[in-house]
Amino acid sequence: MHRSRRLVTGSLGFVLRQAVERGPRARGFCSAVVHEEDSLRPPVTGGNSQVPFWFPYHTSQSRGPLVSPTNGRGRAMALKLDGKAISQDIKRDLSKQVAWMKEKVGSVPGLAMIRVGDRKDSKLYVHVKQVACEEVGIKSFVTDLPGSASEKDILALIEEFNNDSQVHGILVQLPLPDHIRSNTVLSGIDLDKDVDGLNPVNLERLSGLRHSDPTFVPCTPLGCIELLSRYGVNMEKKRAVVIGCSNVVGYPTAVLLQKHKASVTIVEVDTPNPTEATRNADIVVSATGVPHLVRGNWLKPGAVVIDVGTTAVEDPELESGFRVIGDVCFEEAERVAAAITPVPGGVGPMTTAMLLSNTVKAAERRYGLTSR
Ligand SMILES: NC(=O)C1=CN([C@@H]2O[C@H](COP(=O)(O)OP(=O)(O)OC[C@H]3O[C@@H](n4cnc5c(N)ncnc54)[C@H](OP(=O)(O)O)[C@@H]3O)[C@@H](O)[C@H]2O)C=CC1
Ligand SMILES: Nc1nc(=O)c2c([nH]1)NC[C@@H]1CN(c3ccc(C(=O)N[C@@H](CCC(=O)O)C(=O)O)cc3)C=[N+]21
Repeated sequence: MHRSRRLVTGSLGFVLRQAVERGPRARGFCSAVVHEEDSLRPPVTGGNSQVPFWFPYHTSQSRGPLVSPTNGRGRAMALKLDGKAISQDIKRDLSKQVAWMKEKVGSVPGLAMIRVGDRKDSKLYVHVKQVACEEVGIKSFVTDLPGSASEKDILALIEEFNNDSQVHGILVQLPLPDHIRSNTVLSGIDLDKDVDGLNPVNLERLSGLRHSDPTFVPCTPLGCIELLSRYGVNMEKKRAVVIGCSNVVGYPTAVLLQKHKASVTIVEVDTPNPTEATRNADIVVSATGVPHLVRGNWLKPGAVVIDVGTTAVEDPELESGFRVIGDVCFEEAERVAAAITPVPGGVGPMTTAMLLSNTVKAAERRYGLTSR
């Protein structure tokens, strides 16, 4: 993916805005989430998908337009973008969709998750996903491999899931131990089951390096866009800055923002004078894992701030043994921004909701229940 990254960031670190033709919005029906009035209506089958892959699932359920990045002064206190509440709404819709599928084809979506080694945070995140699967009626299959597992071992397990008709989605929890090449492992996932969107072929498709759309878009970037859309944040002609450019989060988020016609700048570790970019941005997405990197004075008054960062720090008071801290200094930022995601309770739950949503979509495709 390094090639595509350079291609996108370009010499000035700008993502060039391409002329993206907007397709018609999904209204009334969407593959991943059933609206109230659609709950028992059979999904549209066959035909060409008219909805581009970068569109959020249910703009008709927007909580907005509540938020608009402004050039003026921010509110006294920023609005908290409540990813947790929105993820609950999405899960409620997904469970209806799953129930409908069960009635129609006698099967429910299945998600296989592979964990290698015994990182505490991975354990927690996989557990969170397992619980969420249960909530909506998705069957989950979790396999723990020892930290000493080889690439071959992991690939063999992936192949088993690729061939398992009960499994519609496969996720390999990252990071993997140092001796494992993530891309080699992720390449083994059947594209039709790549609900995490991290198979390098899907990332290349996302960046436009192949002549087809990705089968799935990575969950965290999708969750960020869904959150912005739900709050009625119009991205078109807005200046967006994405801090951090990993394959998993930063880079695909920049691509999606660009698809939504934002003018995107990527800030990386050695970008000179990052605040020059952030202070002019209407939308700031931070995904670095550097706690409290983004200070209040990095932001333009009225900006919308999406904090993806979740750094685990030990906290013996909590059952899990740690708590998570974001990239943004919330107390400062909330005095400047128009809206901001909290950590926890912002992007994290949206990531999980998008994983469930992609898994339902994978199963729907498998049974011919959707055109998306
Ligand atoms: N809430 C959620 O759902 C999710 C949260 N996360 C969290 O998001 C954060 C990022 O995750 P991920 O992308 O996987 O992490 P990576 O470590 O893979 O990538 C971090 C990126 O940030 C860049 N970076 C590091 N320091 C700085 C800096 N000071 N200024 C600008 N850029 C910097 C890195 O650049 P370089 O490569 O040059 O070092 C790299 O591009 C983590 O805290 C992770 O836990 C991740 C996934 C989901
Ligand atoms: N293949 C793969 N796909 C991923 O999507 C992936 C991954 N590997 N490895 C790790 C990162 C991290 N990640 C998070 C998901 C949910 C929360 C989340 O729900 N956080 C809660 C807090 C959780 C808690 O502390 O209880 C919140 O922010 O509110 C956080 C982080 C997904 N990732």
